[in-house]
Amino acid sequence: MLRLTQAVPAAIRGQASEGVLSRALQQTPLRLFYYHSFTSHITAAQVCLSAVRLRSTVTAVNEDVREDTASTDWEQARPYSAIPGPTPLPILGNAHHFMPPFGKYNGINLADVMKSFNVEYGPVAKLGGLPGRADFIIISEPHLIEQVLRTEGVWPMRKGADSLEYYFRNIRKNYRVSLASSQGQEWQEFRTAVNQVMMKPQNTKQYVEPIDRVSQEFVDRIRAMRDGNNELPDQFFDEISKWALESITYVALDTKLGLLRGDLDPNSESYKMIDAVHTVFESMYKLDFLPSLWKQVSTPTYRKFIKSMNFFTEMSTKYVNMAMERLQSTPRSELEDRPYSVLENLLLRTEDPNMAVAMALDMLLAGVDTTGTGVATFLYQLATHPEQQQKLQEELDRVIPDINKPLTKEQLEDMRYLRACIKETMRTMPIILGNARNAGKDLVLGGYQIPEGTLMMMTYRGLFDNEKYFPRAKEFLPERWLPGGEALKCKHPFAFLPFGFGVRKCVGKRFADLEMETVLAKTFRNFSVEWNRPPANTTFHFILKFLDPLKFTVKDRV
Ligand code: HEM
Repeated sequence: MLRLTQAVPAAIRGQASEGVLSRALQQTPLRLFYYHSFTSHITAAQVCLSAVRLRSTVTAVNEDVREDTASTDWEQARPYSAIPGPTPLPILGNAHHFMPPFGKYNGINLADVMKSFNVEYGPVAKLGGLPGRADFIIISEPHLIEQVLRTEGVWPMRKGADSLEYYFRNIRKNYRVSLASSQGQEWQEFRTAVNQVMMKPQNTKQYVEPIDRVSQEFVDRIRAMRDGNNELPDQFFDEISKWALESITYVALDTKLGLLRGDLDPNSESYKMIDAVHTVFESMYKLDFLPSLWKQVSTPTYRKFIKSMNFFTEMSTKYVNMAMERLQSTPRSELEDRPYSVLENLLLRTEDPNMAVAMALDMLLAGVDTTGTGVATFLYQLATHPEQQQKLQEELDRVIPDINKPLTKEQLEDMRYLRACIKETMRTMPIILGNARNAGKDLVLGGYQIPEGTLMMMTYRGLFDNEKYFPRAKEFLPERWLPGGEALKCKHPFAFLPFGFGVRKCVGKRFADLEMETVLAKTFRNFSVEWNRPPANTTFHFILKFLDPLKFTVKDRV
């Protein structure tokens, strides 16, 4: 249930129903009515309640008109069963397509599977008949993606990560289901609390200095790791992952793991965390996308997944408890002198350590391979586009006259070309394939009936290199994201949504931006980066993966 302080802002955003507001008012303890801050909330709540009632009446009239049109569309649309896709065999369903040695999609990268569905079956295609798995409807046109996202309702549903949800609901029953895997009102309560902590610019600001420190360690590590030809070692991606994990652990758990120290013991707890991040991601791809019997029998991948999740949960609980103890033992006067960290803010706001643990797990799972791969793709794109690299360095030389000083927020804000390069990298080498939603209501999509709750994968794979949406699509042109680049700009707002859309969009975007901008600015201010090898091969599981070692040649600039 929403508290009054959460229900009022939600009502102002049009996301709290009359029932939610009334319940929040009724549940507010009588004693709070006498506090000044609460009196204003209560007055606001009563005003909102009247507005919500009025809005419901107007909406009901409009809905009646819309319902009539919608039901005609629905009746005229082709049935769900007619959506094209591979025809399932009896018993085997469509699983054989993914099986070695002859399965059509065996070993194929997920991006190509999505694209081939688009080419073979059209912009609305069905992949059904996978054992133990609901159908996926694969959608690949921006106007259809827009339709899905604009009808997602106040509690957008994104199911599909069954393994994660299963873990929280069955293995860790005494913990909360994490933000990314919760739905409905449970999701909204969690998200409202987290938004107030993670989406506020002043809460990110305090991390500029520590994130700069971690990024400096990364730059020092690059300098120390190069061989005599200035080439980085085969395991360079591990170092990027360490940077990503070190940064996000500082935000999620108020902890420095010291991962970028050259002498780190490979058997240490910190080292094992990197392994666990990769294992969870890889297992989720196998458990939640590929055909798997984990819901019927305990498969080796399932066991690996559970082991890594247990390790994460234990680590997160340990650090959250330490933060609780620190908060309790620090004198109030001292606490008032400094801003609260993200973790402290979550603990103080929710008074629920389980919520802080669940959020920390989400941040570790969603915030390592994403930013890490984002940095790797950026290094690769700039290394293979020397003209753009030079332009970036001109900006960095102007904004950062002294490389020995920590970066400031003002300097970061001044790096417009850097941000344009990040966006262009995300377009030309997207790290995720798209997004997912369960239909918020019965929909007619591309002429087909899609019943409420159906899982839809919105894939961007065929959009980013499509001239229809991006002029000169095959070229790497950061200018398209800058004033003056109008002729090159994206032609449809739903063709490029790397952080998602609406109230359920990525909650870590501010931190992802801060981390990536800082480390990339420092790296390219210090070094010129070259790629002197054949084009690197990549594949897609849930996320882009480099198949070749990231052997960049890195030369000092200063
Ligand atoms: C380059 C980096 C990143 C990219 C491209 C990215 C992208 C996304 C996308 C596309 C979504 C789904 C949004 C939607 O459904 O509309 C998402 C959700 C999410 N992201 Fe990120 N993300 C990144 C980094 C991060 C970081 C650093 C964190 C943690 C601090 C994070 C935490 C989350 C969480 C918790 C959700 C689930 C939100 C919810 O369900 O309410 N992400 N992200």
